[in-house]
Amino acid sequence: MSSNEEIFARLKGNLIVSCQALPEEPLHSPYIMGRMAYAAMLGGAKGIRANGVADIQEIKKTVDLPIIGIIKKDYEGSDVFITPTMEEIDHLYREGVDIIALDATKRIRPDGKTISEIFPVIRETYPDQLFMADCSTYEEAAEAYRLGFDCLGTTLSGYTAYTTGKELPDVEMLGKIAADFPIPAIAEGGIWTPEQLKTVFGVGVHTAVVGTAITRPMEITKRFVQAIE
Ligand SMILES: CC(=O)N[C@H](C=O)[C@@H](O)[C@H](O)[C@H](O)COP(=O)(O)O
Repeated sequence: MSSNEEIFARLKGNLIVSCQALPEEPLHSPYIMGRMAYAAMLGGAKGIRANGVADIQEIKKTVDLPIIGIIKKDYEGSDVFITPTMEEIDHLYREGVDIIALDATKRIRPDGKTISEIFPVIRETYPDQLFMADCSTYEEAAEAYRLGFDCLGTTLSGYTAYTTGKELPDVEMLGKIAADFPIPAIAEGGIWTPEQLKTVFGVGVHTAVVGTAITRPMEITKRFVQAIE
């Protein structure tokens, strides 16, 4: 097995926990994300998704699990914010992460290009790196497969202007991408309960990412408070 195959073998049928806190969030701190990831590992997670080189470096100190790395960055004039340009990909590659995830929606990127224009350049620059396509629709996943991404995620379903209001997790999209493409389908976005996690595995996904429901206590608190308001 090549080491890339090994990474997907380790993730198969298992849970990935996303440990992220943006600067405006209360838990923003590499130390805290390192502890979150360590707790997730002790709890049985088999992969971590993390944002930014500082968090990833801290997580690597105590956690020996495959890492999906992203860099979230806002640029004026584009809605694309998950690993939007080559600059963020270069940083993640230099740091060394098992899988680099990036926005693979049809939206125009900060450099004025589409994913279909830039992915061939990314692939040529980093032929052996695994890339995850963060998609919002089935059509985007189909295009990402054609472009040569290594795995397909539903991360941005519900988060693009043309998918807002979609019920999450997007089980329908997951079932279709798991059935139609011979590369791993990754459920990500809006999984709040163990039952929902079982449902997405039931439609054939390779692995699933849970973030907020495990690692964003402010959002978890809000759900409890809303229940009694
Ligand atoms: C849309 C967007 O920015 N998603 C981000 C992608 O990395 C994260 O903020 C999410 O927490 C992650 O996708 C996991 O999803 P959920 O937190 O719903 O389990």
